[in-house]
Amino acid sequence: MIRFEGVTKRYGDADSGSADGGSRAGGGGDQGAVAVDNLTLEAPTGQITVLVGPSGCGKTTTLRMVNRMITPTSGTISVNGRDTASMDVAELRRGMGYVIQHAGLFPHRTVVDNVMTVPRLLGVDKRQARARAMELIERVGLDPAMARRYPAQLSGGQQQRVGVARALAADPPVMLMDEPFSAVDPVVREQLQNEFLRLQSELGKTILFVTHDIDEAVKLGDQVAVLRVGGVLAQLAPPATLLADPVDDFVAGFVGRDRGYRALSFAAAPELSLTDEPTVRLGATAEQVRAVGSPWVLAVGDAGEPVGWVRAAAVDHEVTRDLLHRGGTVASTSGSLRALLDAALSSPSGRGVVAGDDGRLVGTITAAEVVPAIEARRTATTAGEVPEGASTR
Ligand SMILES: Nc1ncnc2c1ncn2[C@@H]1O[C@H](COP(=O)(O)OP(=O)(O)OP(=O)(O)O)[C@@H](O)[C@H]1O
Repeated sequence: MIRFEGVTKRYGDADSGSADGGSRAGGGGDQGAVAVDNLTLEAPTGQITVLVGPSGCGKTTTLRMVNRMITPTSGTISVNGRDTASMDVAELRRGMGYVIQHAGLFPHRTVVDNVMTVPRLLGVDKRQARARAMELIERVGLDPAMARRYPAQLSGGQQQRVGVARALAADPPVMLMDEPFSAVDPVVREQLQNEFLRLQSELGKTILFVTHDIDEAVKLGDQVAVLRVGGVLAQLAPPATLLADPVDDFVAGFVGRDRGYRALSFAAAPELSLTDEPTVRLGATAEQVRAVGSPWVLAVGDAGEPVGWVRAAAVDHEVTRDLLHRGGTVASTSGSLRALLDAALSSPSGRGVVAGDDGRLVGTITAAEVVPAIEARRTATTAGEVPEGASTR
């Protein structure tokens, strides 16, 4: 567990101890400005704690005080009960992986050499360090063939994966991550986030994660700390609580307008009775499609997996992939209420497709059938019957 106890950072102090000196925007000019104000916070072991807030609210400063790149003006930060101020800095940092935006890779070292850096510094034998590095490269979802490339020969998303692999190489119990996925496009960012969650479910690190993106915070965090400018903690809560019950106007404004809808992500889909949906296989004839007797017909693949809706009137000969309607989402029986509603709303037939965990079609559901479940949940939540923060992640 990482614990901040009354931690304040005021830049411009004689002992500011900032590793990056005054190089940041406003550095040197902000004499005496409070960047973090009396912060008390616990980041539990094995969980992801996200620090989120507007630009300049002290997120990076908070993170860098943990590995002592920045020295707090007052207060204490402890890791598993040990005051970090009394620890040897090298020892402290050995236990902490650090990932930053743009990955911060060494440009003249290959990918595998980048990942091996810390274990080699720690004296791990070269062959062993290389084997471990290759394992991590695969684990973060990179093709092993990329190990011999240089960072400049990788995409931004691939570089970020290398950055994560490098931070994990010494198997540190703690990971400090400063906007690690911000520099890539939204599609790649989502892939990185999903891989990161998968990795964390295997590794169970204690993670402090900085982002300015509330959607990322809510998706990744077991708990989310919202900071306001001046480095004051506005609210610390699990994502579902943050969305359902922001403490004040600042947090409400920061988490955004569609929070009621987004909160449904954290509500597990209840067991609703689904409608049996008649289907056709890819390759079915126009007659078979019309025999279903519905303007929109659901097509399935060989394993019974839904592949898309087809407009019956558009099938002249047979159902081919290019006739399938794009854009409908598929909900999972073990997914969230939001996914169910979204499947219904995005379906051209108005019938949301629901598949089991094995990917096979289970049935369909309309938005009108999902809404009572949402209503029931709201009533139960108001009555205090649903545990807050129930997550379907
Ligand atoms: N070295 C420095 N010297 C003086 N002031 C600094 C220094 N570094 C940061 N600050 C100031 O401290 C405040 C908090 O900065 P910090 O970088 O921690 O915020 P942040 O929330 O990470 O911002 P962003 O999201 O824009 O990266 C800001 O007002 C910033 O200008």
